[in-house]
Amino acid sequence: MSLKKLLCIELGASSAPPPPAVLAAEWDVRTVSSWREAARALRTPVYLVGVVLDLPGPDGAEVAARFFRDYWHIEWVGVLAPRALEASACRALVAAHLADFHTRPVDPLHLFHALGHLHGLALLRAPPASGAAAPELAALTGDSAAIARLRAQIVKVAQSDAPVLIWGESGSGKELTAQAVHTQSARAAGPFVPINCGAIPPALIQSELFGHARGAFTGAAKDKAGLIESASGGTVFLDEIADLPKDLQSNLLRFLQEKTIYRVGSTRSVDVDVRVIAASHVNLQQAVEDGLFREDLYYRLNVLPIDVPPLRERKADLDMLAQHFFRTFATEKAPRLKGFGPDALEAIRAHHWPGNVRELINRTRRAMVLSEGRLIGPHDLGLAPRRAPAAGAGLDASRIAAERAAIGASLERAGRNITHAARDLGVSRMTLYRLLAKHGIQP
Ligand SMILES: Nc1ncnc2c1ncn2[C@@H]1O[C@H](COP(=O)(O)OP(=O)(O)OP(=O)(O)O)[C@@H](O)[C@H]1O
Repeated sequence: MSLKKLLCIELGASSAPPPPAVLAAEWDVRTVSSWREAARALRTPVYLVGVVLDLPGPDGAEVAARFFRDYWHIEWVGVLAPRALEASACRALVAAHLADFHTRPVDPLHLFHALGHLHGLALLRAPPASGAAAPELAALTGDSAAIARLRAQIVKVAQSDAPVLIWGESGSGKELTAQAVHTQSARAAGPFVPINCGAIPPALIQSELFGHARGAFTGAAKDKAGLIESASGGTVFLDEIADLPKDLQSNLLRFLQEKTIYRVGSTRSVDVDVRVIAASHVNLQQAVEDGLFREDLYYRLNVLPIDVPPLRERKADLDMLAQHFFRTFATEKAPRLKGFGPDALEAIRAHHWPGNVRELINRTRRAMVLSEGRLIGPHDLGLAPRRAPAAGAGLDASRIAAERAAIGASLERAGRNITHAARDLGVSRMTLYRLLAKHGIQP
């Protein structure tokens, strides 16, 4: 059996004392004597759990807090002198950054179990080893069959220079897909210019896309290249193509056929070497049938179609995506927040995700800011099952029901460990016992 790695920080230690025998049986312990040495050790991503023997006093508290913030993904356990918690600096560090603490004299077996438990939890959260995707495609997080198919399509489509039409629901990753096609293609060194056709006012869209000549209209003081020209040598991504007004659809068709553009107010054609990738969340074929989209343009664009599946059709990716966004926005979170609780992950899997990946990003960021525990719960994500208050229930009754639900959820998250649940709820153990009695909940 390979030993688990444990980093032990003993500030100011002159030599590393041998680890207690009970730890040595399962742990490979490395002892360091300064924050700097600890940071150096943590450059190798082998540690999930660390022990800090005594926390610094008020003078060193800020450096310690910065260290813990930088290495928030490690589960830290403190071993403290009996009266250490009387100092407010020490209390603040423990409350904000430690997963657990033990006061001397430490029961080695107790410490051994606590470290094993935290290591197990950290393993559950450790990012799965990434697959063999090329770095550009790795931006598309996920290992479901659907995302593997999408990556394969991207690689194929990137080898050609023909127009691409991406279909997918809003927020499903169309732009990310277009970007991956660009970075995988021979045009990767050129610009990638995304244009949201629905976001440019109709009066401006022609000059924005095609540019204008000096004097073309009031305020056109000099010649100006349009967005399509600015993508020369690269790729232009026309998002929400269905929103392009019909007269501009004709101009775009001409550009696709002739590879030249005319700036507004100019009769001189300009050759432009740009690959076009268009995307839509509405069914363009339907738009053609409804007379809203030019049929000839549809066929010009739809040479290489790519469908980006909605998130609900690749639920196998949800955990990985959620963990990915948790790491991406880690600087915005409270230091003691370590990840998602099992009930939060369950709620994520149960949700329908009408807003797709963008909705998952928004819910995760919101939860990271709002969560007051060590683990995100379903209510932080706005995914707690909504129970309508009984008819006629007053504010007090609703408040009591909410309190009861929060206690129940915390106990579940903490594996019914009172100390952890109390910390999760931000109350003392005594207060939690009082609340349990009040609500008739068995600890
Ligand atoms: N598989 C993925 N892995 C990581 N991030 C993703 C993935 N899919 C989408 N995203 C992220 O989700 C957000 C929405 O994606 P994107 O903008 O590509 O969607 P879209 O389909 O173009 O949306 P819209 O139709 O609203 O323009 C972006 O921040 C993007 O980086």
